Amino acid sequence: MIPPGVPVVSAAAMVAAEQAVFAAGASQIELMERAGTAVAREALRFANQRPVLVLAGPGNNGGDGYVAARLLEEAGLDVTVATMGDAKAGAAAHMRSRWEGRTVALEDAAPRAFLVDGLLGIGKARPFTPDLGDRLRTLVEGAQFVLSIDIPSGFDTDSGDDLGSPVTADRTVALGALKPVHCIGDGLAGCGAVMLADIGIPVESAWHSLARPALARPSARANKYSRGLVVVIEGEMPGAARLSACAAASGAGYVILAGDTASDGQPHAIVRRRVTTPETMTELLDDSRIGAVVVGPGLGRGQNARRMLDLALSSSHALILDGDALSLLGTDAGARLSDRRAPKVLTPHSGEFDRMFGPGGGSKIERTIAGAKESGAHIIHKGGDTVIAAPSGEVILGANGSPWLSTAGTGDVLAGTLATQLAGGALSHLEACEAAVWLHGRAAQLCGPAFHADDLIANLPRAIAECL
Ligand SMILES: NC(=O)C1=CN([C@@H]2O[C@H](COP(=O)(O)OP(=O)(O)OC[C@H]3O[C@@H](n4cnc5c(N)ncnc54)[C@H](O)[C@@H]3O)[C@@H](O)[C@H]2O)[C@@H](O)CC1
Ligand SMILES: Nc1ncnc2c1ncn2[C@@H]1O[C@H](COP(=O)(O)OP(=O)(O)O)[C@@H](O)[C@H]1O
Ligand SMILES: [K+]
Repeated sequence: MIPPGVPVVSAAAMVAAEQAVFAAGASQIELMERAGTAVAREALRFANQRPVLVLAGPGNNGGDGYVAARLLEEAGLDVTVATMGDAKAGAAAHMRSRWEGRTVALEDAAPRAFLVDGLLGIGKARPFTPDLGDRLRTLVEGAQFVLSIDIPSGFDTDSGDDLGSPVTADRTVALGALKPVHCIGDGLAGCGAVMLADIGIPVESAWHSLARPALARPSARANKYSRGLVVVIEGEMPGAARLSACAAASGAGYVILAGDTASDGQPHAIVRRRVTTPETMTELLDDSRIGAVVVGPGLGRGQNARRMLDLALSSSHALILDGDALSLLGTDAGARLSDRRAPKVLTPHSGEFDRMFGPGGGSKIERTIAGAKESGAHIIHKGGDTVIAAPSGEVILGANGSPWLSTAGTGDVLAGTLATQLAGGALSHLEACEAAVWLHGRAAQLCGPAFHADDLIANLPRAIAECL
């Protein structure tokens, strides 16, 4: 759980934003006092008079920890500080000198019920030595509540990778701005619930956390075409395309399901078109009213699937490429798509993404941006830590869904949901991607536990209602 619609910055960008504030005359000590105050305020909400152990590392994260320890003791709590290394010079050393309470070395610390983790922040973290790691594990396991300062110690800020840290926070106070670790990778589980503390550092970023979209009601003059005509191409596994079509029918004015098996079935509102040959496909796509075409869910990977994909790619319609379409494109995706001028959105899970753009090359955010630039497509790189990237480098981070989404067919539902938002024409491509991911995640929350993809579709109208 992360705050919606706020900037997300890399460690380097956060340091640069801090430097700009210092250059404008702010004092490092004052900033650290504000950071520690925000942490103490959050700790007081949850500590409930329990004994507190503050872990204070050698850098500024530890400095924030010393401030929080002082303020918590002043508030009447029983506080011990466990130190790791000597505080470096500057504000952190100053804050350490102002702490006069009980202090022990981390190696000698005993568990206490409320743990404040100020060991390591966004400075370059190294893995803990085995001895420190073991001690830390004992302290974390012995605590009833763990509150991390800025980020969980021992995680990489930019990739979200856990560097072997035993810290799993219940709650993390992000200082000044969200960082990638709050949104992607192991950080998603390691941070617990994230709250953002404004400590007076202005940040701007092309990266933001996912927010609820503002959707418009149909106008009084709306008709089925003005609300968006969506075409979904059926293939070897027709259930997948039907899921996409049914999802699209929540909101689109007109949905056509085109394929071989297409004659009847529920819901009757979806128009079936028999499309089995290149000629019938060409005829179908020769309709300027089409707002978006979904190709890939259950398409298959044989000759016919390849032909249908080629025809869709050579059309001038906005395309949503999912599932088998992504596998068929494979390593040619970048080259083939960058030549296509009409809009395209790719919705890969991590296996499909790796097949197209390779498995290496930085964090999930950096890799998704690189894929978007290479292909000229918007990309929704799915998973619990969904990353949406535009070719411009703009990024939306974080899914609001639930791990119960990890069931077959939910991706097909996302593709159909996205088609509706694109075909409606009211949103930019990035906004349409964000709206689709939000609606899909919200529908999952409304489903609760143990649902299947059809249940998700049934909850889309309720999710949409929250955005009007
Ligand atoms: N610059 C500022 O004034 C502000 C910074 N803030 C805090 O400062 C933090 C960043 O501070 P720093 O840049 O000092 O970075 P850290 O506090 O992350 O500390 C990095 C230091 O820890 C050492 N270290 C890394 N891994 C280690 C390991 N496994 N064992 C032992 N030592 C290890 C490094 O060598 C380095 O000296 C932020 O996360 C935030 O908590 C806040 O106080 C807001 C204001
Ligand atoms: N652990 C998880 N937490 C949250 N969302 C998840 C998780 N696992 C998968 N999802 C979401 O579920 C959907 C699964 O899509 P996909 O893998 O394409 O499935 P399928 O092809 O069977 O429809 C995606 O929207 C993805 O982001
Ligand atoms: K920390």
